[in-house]
Amino acid sequence: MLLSWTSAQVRAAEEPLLAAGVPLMARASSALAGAVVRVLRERRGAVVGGRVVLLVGPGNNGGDALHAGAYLRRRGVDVLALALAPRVHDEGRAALVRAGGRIQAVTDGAAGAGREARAQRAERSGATELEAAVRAAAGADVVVDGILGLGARPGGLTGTAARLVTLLTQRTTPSDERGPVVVAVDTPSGIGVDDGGAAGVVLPADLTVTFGAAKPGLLLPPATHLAGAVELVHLGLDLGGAPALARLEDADAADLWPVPGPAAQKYSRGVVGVVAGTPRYPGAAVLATSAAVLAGAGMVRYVGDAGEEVLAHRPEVVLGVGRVQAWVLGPGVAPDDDAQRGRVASALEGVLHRGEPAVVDAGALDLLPERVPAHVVLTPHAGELARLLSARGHDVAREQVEAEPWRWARTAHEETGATVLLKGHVTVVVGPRGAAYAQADAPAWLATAGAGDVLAGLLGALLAGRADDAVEDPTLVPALAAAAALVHGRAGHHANPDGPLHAGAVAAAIPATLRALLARG
Ligand SMILES: NC(=O)C1=CN([C@@H]2O[C@H](COP(=O)(O)OP(=O)(O)OC[C@H]3O[C@@H](n4cnc5c(N)ncnc54)[C@H](O)[C@@H]3O)[C@@H](O)[C@H]2O)[C@@H](O)CC1
Ligand SMILES: [K+]
Repeated sequence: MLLSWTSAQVRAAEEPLLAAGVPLMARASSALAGAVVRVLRERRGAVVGGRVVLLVGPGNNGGDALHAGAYLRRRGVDVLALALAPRVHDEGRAALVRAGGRIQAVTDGAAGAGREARAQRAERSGATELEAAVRAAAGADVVVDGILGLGARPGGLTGTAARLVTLLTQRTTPSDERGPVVVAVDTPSGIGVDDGGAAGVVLPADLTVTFGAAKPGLLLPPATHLAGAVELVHLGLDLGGAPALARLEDADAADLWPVPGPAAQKYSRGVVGVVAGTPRYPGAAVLATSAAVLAGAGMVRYVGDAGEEVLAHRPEVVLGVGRVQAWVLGPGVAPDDDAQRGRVASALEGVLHRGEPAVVDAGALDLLPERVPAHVVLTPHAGELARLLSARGHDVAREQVEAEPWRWARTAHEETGATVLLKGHVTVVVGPRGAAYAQADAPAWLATAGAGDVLAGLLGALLAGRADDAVEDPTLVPALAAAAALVHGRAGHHANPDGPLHAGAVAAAIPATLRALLARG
């Protein structure tokens, strides 16, 4: 499991070590230099003679970059530090200069722009300086982004740094093999370290070398897409207390998945009740029931008018109401389908009285009671979450949910009591007692019609299989939801690696995906 801690938690954990004189910056910067050495070897087959440009900001993040630069210089690397702030880390600067590295202050003159001839001259020479800096960075083998780290204020980069990064990103495209490899120090500079925001311009990294612990912003969209691969350098911090946000890995999902013992029978393995689809739109009913069957439910009941179509695809399904361990409510249920909405509403009433876990998706979201227990899992996409919150008095649009998924998923959890699984390229799950997950398992091809119905069915099977545990320990529910998102994403990869997907193929890939996962786990 990949765990992340907020900047405040990391700083608090660093404090006692710094007070005891532990050389954290030396540890961080030598590990950073080691990562750059590996990149240089991969890229050019040799370290000596490699060209590295450091982008250096005003704080300790820049200090890390400068110290790493000194180490690289001693290994025969050509190191140029571009100081993007009036003052940079003194010791780091001195170390780099001692090692023979070059350091160059960059201004773009824009701040001094005025009517006076002197100011205009300054502006011209600043612009030339900035141009030269961008050329040097674009021509390097590796650019080390040490502008800002934990200390970044909200709002992103400003001033010279913002202008340099803008010009550099225009000059280099990520797919250009000849362009520099970008290594971010601790975090890509200017991201929302704790919330994953990317308010201003950010230099997209190929690799982020992060210190002490991963930060939530490295796991959350939109910033996660700018972090590249994340390498964690352990600094020996004691991070007691709960992590802010986690990401499950295969072994975690395998641990959470219910595996039948020799005494298992279909009822003990979990019965899933599915209220989904209509005769006019039977697809969602077929996909949700199929996914539940293929994910290993003991039995699947279908409730609704699309029974014939469901049976034609899935003869294993049983039609009609009966005792279930978990519900899947809402896929393909249209707003004008009174009959199906009535069945969703009565299932939800049962959920409140008897307490089975439930997945509340799509057409069932607007039927959600005021408050529900955490073993009810909402599975909206950003637009649906915005609608649900707007109906409860929050003025929020889809774009805002996409920009701050964790914040709005948390709000929805606080408003409803439900566990909230917010679908997206990165799926964010929020549950009780601060439990939160960000899963980035899905290929972009998985954004296809019906994929959500498959996820709902899959999660329904998982909740049915672990219904008693889920009711007893509500903090387990977000972990189960995250595990379902992981399996769903992996099934997308299995169904057609790197190619187009259709939801039926994703459902069909679930058994093999689970087999592989359980064999490894
Ligand atoms: N605290 C520690 O013991 C360690 C810190 N380390 C490094 O130190 C970093 C944190 O250092 P700092 O606390 O100095 O923070 P930063 O290096 O992120 O920079 C903070 C400085 O940037 C300025 N600033 C913030 N936002 C700005 C913006 N949008 N535009 C312009 N200037 C802005 C602030 O006024 C402050 O001077 C970590 O990310 C990590 O790289 C590592 O060396 C490991 C040990
Ligand atoms: K950085």
